[in-house]
Amino acid sequence: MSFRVQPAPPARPNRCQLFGPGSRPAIFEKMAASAADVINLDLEDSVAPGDKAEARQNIIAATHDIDWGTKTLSVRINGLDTPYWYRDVVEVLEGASERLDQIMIPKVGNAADVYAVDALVTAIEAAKGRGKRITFEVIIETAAGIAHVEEIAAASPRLAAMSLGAADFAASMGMQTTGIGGTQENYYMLRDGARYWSDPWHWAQTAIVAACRTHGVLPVDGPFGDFSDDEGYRAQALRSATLGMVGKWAIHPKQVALANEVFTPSDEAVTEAREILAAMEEAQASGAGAAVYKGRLVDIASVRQAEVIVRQAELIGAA
Ligand SMILES: CC(C)(COP(=O)(O)OP(=O)(O)OC[C@H]1O[C@@H](n2cnc3c(N)ncnc32)[C@H](O)[C@@H]1OP(=O)(O)O)[C@@H](O)C(=O)NCCC(=O)NCCSC(=O)C[C@H](O)C(=O)O
Ligand SMILES: [Mg+2]
Repeated sequence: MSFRVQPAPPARPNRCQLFGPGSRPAIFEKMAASAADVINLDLEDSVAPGDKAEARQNIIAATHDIDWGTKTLSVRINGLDTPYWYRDVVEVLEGASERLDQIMIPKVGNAADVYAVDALVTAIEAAKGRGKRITFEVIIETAAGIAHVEEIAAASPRLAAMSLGAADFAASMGMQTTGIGGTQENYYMLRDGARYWSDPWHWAQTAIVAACRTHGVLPVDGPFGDFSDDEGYRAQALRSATLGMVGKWAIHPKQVALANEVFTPSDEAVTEAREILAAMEEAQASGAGAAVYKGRLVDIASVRQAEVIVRQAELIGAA
């Protein structure tokens, strides 16, 4: 229990984050025309070392030349353990238009990592007279990142979103898998000879959600590598949404519609939420603290649950 009010995360749609390599400018217009809420132009792992310099220039040009509509426009820089990251920040921020919204920092291991990028960004914004304050998005994808997830969530007022990067996370944790998200064949319980698969990403996701909700940051599920497996993607996204995450990455355009479908509350869910709010309003007007809705108990906590769904729907214009 705390007397402090839980801070609200940024009020922006964040159902789908579409990734594309900064070294592949031919797809930028397609990304801009997609239905993703967030665009992540990548300078990190999808860009070969020899292409980093050109990719920075491609991204700078794209902030000037392409109409990104109302999307959040984010650039993923290289990790702080590489020789690339400081030039990513300096060149991109000195050259990009005010259309750039956000910098994504991968492989964050502690609050000091975020502080370091914050210091550099703050200096460049002041030096260049940039009007719009850049927000941050971090990826939790190392053992250190998950061990320090709470201090990372509190590390900077710029922090808007936090994702789980399943591939690097698995590698850092020494997990025996090459899968990126989803069901892992060997992670099952056995009972009476039957296998019941568990979710190896669950605990990291819930740790991220708790840290984010404590500090007013958007919790996001990362990539699902097998883009030919729509049902696998949908199942992973449904689990993430149920746990409190607000969206998921798309590493191929065909995943955008899947993410939007899962992270947009359905008409039925919104109707039910509104009915619960109405039932509770009626109960409270008659002096009762609880009511019965469709045969089940609803009370003041149900009001808070229903408000989450209505707020999500209103934010994306689905209510
Ligand atoms: C995965 C891809 C390399 C596939 O590209 P491609 O071979 O071109 O796919 P298709 O032929 O099926 O493309 C169909 C059409 O869609 C366009 N396209 C392709 N990719 C994109 C995109 N990202 N955005 C928009 N449009 C796209 C093609 O041009 C085709 O168009 P048309 O010819 O007009 O029909 C590619 O999708 C890709 O590069 N994806 C992003 C990869 C990436 O950014 N990876 C980094 C994020 S994941 C990660 O880093 C792991 C994480 O950190 C962790 O640790 O977990
Ligand atoms: Mg990664």
